[in-house]
Amino acid sequence: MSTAREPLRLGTRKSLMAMTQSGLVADALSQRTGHMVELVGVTTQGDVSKALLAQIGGTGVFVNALRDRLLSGEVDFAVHSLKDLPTGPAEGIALAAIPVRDDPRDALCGPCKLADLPRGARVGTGSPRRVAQLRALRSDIEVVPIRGNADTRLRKVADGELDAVVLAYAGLKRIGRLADVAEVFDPDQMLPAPGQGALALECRADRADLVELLAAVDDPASRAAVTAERTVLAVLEAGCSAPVGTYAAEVEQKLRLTANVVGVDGARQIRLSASGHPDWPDELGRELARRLLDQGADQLMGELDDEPR
Ligand SMILES: NCc1[nH]cc(CCC(=O)O)c1CC(=O)O
Repeated sequence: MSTAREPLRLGTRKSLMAMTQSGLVADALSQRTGHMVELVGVTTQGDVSKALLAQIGGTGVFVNALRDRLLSGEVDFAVHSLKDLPTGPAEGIALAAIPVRDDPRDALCGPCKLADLPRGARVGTGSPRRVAQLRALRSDIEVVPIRGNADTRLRKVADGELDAVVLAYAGLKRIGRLADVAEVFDPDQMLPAPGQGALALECRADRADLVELLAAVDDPASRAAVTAERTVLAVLEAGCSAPVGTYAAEVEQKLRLTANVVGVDGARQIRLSASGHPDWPDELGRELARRLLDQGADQLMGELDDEPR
């Protein structure tokens, strides 16, 4: 048990983005609870091997090492990018808090807006969701698969290897690279990944003291929005690399959810919206996912399986 004198140990990945977002959570938690928080850097599989990340599809590779440290008691809680958390429950782990969500939108980093890039411009992204939506916006551009952290991706633009890259606005903000942003995509143009821009605090489910303490930084409105989004993803049984975009937010006391599934060529997409009570985000997510499936979402996603990843 931690006492007020003993700092809480926060497990985090060691990248600049992860350390920055963990530092923000640590500060907010200290301010609200009076507890000191100490950051403990953890190397995850996803940080060690990029080849592995491609091979095993990415789901959970950034998350499992942190969960192992929670279960062994080496750290008290962990901070993840919610987007990187698999949708299924994890044995013995509690999702103790979802803090106020940052800007969920995607951003284009390059010399100009997407519409002003030259014909056949090379735009980098590794996400099938972004690939499909980019092709829907500009069928002439060449989408180039890339991996690596945000800095590495931005360097490819600086080096002239690519004309532009698409990254999450929230991540760019956390690493101090907003000056590189040429355009922020409105959700009408590009729906973000489920949970994008939000963070997740996890601890051991049997640590009721921690579950209660961490709730100090939970934001119910953000939690409702990302729960609706992640339920769509879960029902469509799509991993983090699936071409599923979502965006939920409270509008006039209702939770409004929009989701799309886009074929890999960008030519066909199914896009639907629904509103529901903010207290029942799972129901809203399930309903919208069912409607997407009724309209052929599984067939659109299935076609992706024949594509090289
Ligand atoms: N998969 C990597 C990842 N996980 C979370 C973010 C961005 C920050 C966020 O969504 O909270 C990123 C990078 C990106 O997509 O540009």
